[in-house]
Amino acid sequence: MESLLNHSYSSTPTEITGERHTTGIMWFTNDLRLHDNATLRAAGQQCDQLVCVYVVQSEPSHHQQLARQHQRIECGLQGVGRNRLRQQFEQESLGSLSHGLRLLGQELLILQGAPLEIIAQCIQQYRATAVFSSVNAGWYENQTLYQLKQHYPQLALHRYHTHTLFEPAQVNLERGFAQTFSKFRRQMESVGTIDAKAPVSKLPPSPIFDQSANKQGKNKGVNANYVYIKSKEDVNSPGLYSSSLVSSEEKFTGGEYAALDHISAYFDTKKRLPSQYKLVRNALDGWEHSTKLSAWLANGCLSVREVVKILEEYEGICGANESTYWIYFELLWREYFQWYAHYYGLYLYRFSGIKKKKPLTSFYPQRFQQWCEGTTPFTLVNACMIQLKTTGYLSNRGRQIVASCFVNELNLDWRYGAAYFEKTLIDYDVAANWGNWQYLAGVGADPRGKRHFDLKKQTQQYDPDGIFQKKWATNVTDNNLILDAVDAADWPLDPDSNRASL
Ligand SMILES: Cc1cc2nc3c(=O)[nH]c(=O)nc-3n(C[C@H](O)[C@H](O)[C@H](O)COP(=O)(O)OP(=O)(O)OC[C@H]3O[C@@H](n4cnc5c(N)ncnc54)[C@H](O)[C@@H]3O)c2cc1C
Repeated sequence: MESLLNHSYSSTPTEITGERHTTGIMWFTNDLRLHDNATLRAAGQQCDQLVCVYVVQSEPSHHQQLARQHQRIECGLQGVGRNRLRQQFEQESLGSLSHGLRLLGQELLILQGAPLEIIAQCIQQYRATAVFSSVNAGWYENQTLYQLKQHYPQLALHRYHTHTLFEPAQVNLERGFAQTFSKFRRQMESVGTIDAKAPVSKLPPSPIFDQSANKQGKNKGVNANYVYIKSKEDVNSPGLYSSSLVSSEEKFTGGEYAALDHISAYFDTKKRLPSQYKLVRNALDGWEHSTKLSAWLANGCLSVREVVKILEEYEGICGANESTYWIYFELLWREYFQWYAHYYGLYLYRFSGIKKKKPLTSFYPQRFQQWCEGTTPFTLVNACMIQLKTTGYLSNRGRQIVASCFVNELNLDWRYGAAYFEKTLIDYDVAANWGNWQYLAGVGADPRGKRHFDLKKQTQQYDPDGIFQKKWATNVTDNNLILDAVDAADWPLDPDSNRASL
């Protein structure tokens, strides 16, 4: 395990200094909020002028590009790096952030392109001497910052842990990382969490927009493919779910405002949903059966420290029980995978995982396509995959079921499943996604090795009356589809000709 230590936590340094800068850049990434945002607070305190920037990724992620190059997949991974629902959530989140910043006299520059080029361009154009950015567990995100530092050795990089409950000193990765979640949980339960901080209420002005020019639409934006969202109201979003299967209240609207609205609704002391969480959290469907906080947490519209603060306030009024504890327990799972990603670095994405043990799975384009489209021989899996495609969300139970089917029944290379989730989940989080997939595929942190969910038992337990399956997979019934289409001589057939023959 020694060699793994070389990457990992050293890739995410936190620099906290009190130095002043004439112009700094606040590069928003996974921290699209004003509340409990240590990075934005420091940027505001240390700069005379501040350029607030967000870079929209227009290209497929590195993982998806690789997956396509290697296997020439023309099915589930086609199109841009994130699907329409993810893009919409991101856009709503940016509209909300933009609105919040405007109230403080700031402006958000939203630029599209390669992050390294865009941030480098901003540094040059505004003669910035510092970049403020929250720590991200993703390998490529960190590489961008290191490359910037190489290009501009004088540049001050200020990074803060805004995505986690704990600080590096509390987790102390220098001493190693807990091999199992249980060990990590026991270790961290005795450590106090950091208090969530109040929203930023004051920021220095932006050098980009002077108010009069702004009114006439003459802003001096950087010379890049320029996307500017004016305010929350300007984002004309019809709501995330287009499906008639989902009621209008049950939707993930991006942004800090929506996140705070949702959390106060879930922790409403009259409804008492958190007090029943553990009893219902495994349900396959149902808006109120789990917290539904993941999309806001993943995009940083909501601080996990704020969630714990609200949870503790709720317990203070309604009393703590096993269910309220279990919400914290699940947040510790999230925490575990965040530090796991910091610690293991590139091994998060490797086929043989952190166990360095290659699974006996491979890649079968037709099976992969069937899984993505929800046309496998397994109705429960199909229902889950159609729900995912339609809404951008899948329950934790559903994710475990489809991931287990992916590696066990379909014998597919887990990384393609993770890449498809990356494209499709509106709550996509690099650490939670790749860490959970490794766990399910038997190359991650599961001390028991690979998990295999018995699909029949899962159906009996979680959808005995078939309500979930009828709702999401109406036209498909068990065993009316075959896995691999072959001709009489056992040659693989084109998936489309297979479907036509059904
Ligand atoms: C194969 C697979 C891939 C996944 N990919 C993601 C992902 O990209 N992003 C993501 O946020 N979660 C991921 N999860 C974890 C989990 O399924 C979701 O966090 C959860 O379903 C979100 O719904 P919720 O907010 O109602 O969760 P709740 O049950 O209400 O849990 C509360 C919070 O705890 C955290 N959490 C719960 N379970 C886990 C877990 N197993 N791992 C990490 N954090 C957890 C989430 O932040 C969640 O919002 C994945 C799980 C699996 C099995």
